Amino acid sequence: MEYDKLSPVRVGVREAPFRSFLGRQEPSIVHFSPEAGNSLVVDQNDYHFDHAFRSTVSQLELYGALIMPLVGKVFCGFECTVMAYGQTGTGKSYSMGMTADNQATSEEHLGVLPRCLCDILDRVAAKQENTLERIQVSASYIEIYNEKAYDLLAATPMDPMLASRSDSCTCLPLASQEDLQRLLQLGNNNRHVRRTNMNANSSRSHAIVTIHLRRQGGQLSRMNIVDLAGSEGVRRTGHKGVARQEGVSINMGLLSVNKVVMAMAAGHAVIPYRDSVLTTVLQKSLTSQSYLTLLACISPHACDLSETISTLRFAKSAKRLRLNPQQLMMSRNHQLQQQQQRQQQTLAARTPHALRRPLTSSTTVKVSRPTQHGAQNSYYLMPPKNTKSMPLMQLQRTRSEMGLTPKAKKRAREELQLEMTMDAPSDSHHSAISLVEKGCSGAVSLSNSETETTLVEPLSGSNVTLKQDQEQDSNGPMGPPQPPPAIPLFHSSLLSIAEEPDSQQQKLQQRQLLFDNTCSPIVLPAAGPLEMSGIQPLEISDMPVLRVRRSARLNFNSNRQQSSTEQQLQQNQNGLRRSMRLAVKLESAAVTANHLLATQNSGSAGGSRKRLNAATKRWINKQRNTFLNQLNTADERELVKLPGIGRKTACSLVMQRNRLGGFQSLRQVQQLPIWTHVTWNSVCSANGLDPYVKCM
Ligand SMILES: Nc1ncnc2c1ncn2[C@@H]1O[C@H](COP(=O)(O)OP(=O)(O)OP(=O)(O)O)[C@@H](O)[C@H]1O
Repeated sequence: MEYDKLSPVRVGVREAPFRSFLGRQEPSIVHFSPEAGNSLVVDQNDYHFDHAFRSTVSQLELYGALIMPLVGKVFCGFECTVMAYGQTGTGKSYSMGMTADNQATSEEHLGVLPRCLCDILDRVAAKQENTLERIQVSASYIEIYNEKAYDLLAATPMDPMLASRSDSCTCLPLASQEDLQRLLQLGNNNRHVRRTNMNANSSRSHAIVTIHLRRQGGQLSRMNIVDLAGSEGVRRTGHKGVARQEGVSINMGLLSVNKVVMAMAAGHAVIPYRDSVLTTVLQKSLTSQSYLTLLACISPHACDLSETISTLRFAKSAKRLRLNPQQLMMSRNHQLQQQQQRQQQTLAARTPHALRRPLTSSTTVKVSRPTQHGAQNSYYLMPPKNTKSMPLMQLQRTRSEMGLTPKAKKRAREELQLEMTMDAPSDSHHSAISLVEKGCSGAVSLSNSETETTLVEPLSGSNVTLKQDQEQDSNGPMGPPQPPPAIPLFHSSLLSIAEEPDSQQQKLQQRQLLFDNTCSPIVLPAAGPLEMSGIQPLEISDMPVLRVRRSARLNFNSNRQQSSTEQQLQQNQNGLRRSMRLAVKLESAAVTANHLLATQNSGSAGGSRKRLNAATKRWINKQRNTFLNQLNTADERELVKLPGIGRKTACSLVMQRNRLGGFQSLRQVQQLPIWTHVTWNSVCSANGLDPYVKCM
């Protein structure tokens, strides 16, 4: 049989053997067609089903012909149901293998349930051997008795449960036939069974054993083995009281199953699942999305003719059912595909454009090499080989703006522009060397060891020295600095990521050129141990002009092996705050230096540190006072004429001035909500003020 073309609804009829206790041998009322193995005649009516089994059929033959194909469908993820329907005592429980007694457990009499489990476990083992997929097999056992559902494996099996919650009943793992026998024994002990005139061991309830197959991804498929209680005539069973009520409930349940099947077969829009507890529980099995196999058990006795005809009619109506579980699977797969597509689209929409490009196609992530002392720097994006057409600034901007808000982007662009303008003298390397070669006194030198930036001023007459890596030291103190190996992934002033020492050093060297190399406002303390190399540690107390600020603070690694000289330097620099935007401040200092140069054209630079310092302070204060006066007195038009102040800022300044009754200090001006960090810096720079000097 081709399992792929398996009909979703399959019906088989099984004739029960003569009941010996009736004590008489009579011809069977069921006549099987000798030509076709699937047709039978009862009371001169022909019935055609998928299979018609004589009373002599073995359990194995029945299983192989009717049930085994379903196991394959369970493995494909479908909901499958095998249902035994018929008169009481016709061998429903026997066929389904719901009993756990010795006779039933012998190989020959094994019913559908144990054979099914055996097949399933074999397939699971084979699958797990071939693939890494894990499949959990477990089973639940419930009964519907007197219109109430009971979980037979629960700790309190006598407590009824909600029929709609039958999915959440107790499940026990199954790994072998022994597990199943234990499960059936446990469940049958709690199941309602009674001796009747028709059956010594008659089930008084409908029972459902469900084998659950749970895959690794959470996908669940189930095989339901349903042993319905037998239909019975109240008069024939001779029941009274509770037993009579049981019979009424059983018949009600069977009638509701009948109505559901009829409604489905007739294609009704509304299916009366809620008519009984039994159909409520079986709702998932009796939908168009599951495979259903019905075994109709009939009696050969003439005295049971009406029940036999009733059973055959039910089987016939079940045969008319049109189920389409494949369609459900297709629609499930379609839904899954759509969901995946939606997720991908959402992800793509959320991903910034720059990230959507495949990284390897244009860029390479590289971990920068460790420094001499083992300190690791940040990650860099190596520029792509074919990016010559892309301006450097644009590349930097694209990368640095990823994930920024529009406002932050604008600010970043302003900063970048400012920085790029300052970086303009690209020939800094040669300029720096020429500066060193000149031996300019008073020039600002920068040490760039271990990503630290130190501002030093050589003593008068001493050479300016760039402290380099050991590698560079081998070329002598004035060895050429290496070009930066890569473009920083993020803009240094936006994100706190340390720059590679060489790159940082080069930048600082470029900015150094902005200074007047003959005079500096920076005064250093007495010569320290590094004087010999021209490097001077900077102390905060001796740095009146520059209050260095830096977003990325770099801590020295205490575990590093350092020479005593370096340790001394580290101590002196401890607590020092540095800024990547040093040039902004240095520019201001350069203006100051220019001014002082004009006023101090006589006298040695080295011998007048204190006077120079005081003069610098005086000059700065004068500048600030002048600027503050202008802010306090000028009207809007005049304010616009000041460098760095536009119409909006001027208007805001006037409004704030009126509100406050005048500005008391530049700090008060700085704290106005009209400035961003960048705009305040640019205004200060444009007016020759240092934005970081303590305001008056
Ligand atoms: N094909 C068969 N071969 C051998 N024994 C059978 C067969 N069918 C039924 N029997 C025997 O008949 C008896 C009644 O069968 P079973 O309990 O399965 O009937 P039932 O339809 O489940 O009845 P009820 O609906 O009252 O529970 C059992 O002892 C069973 O072993």
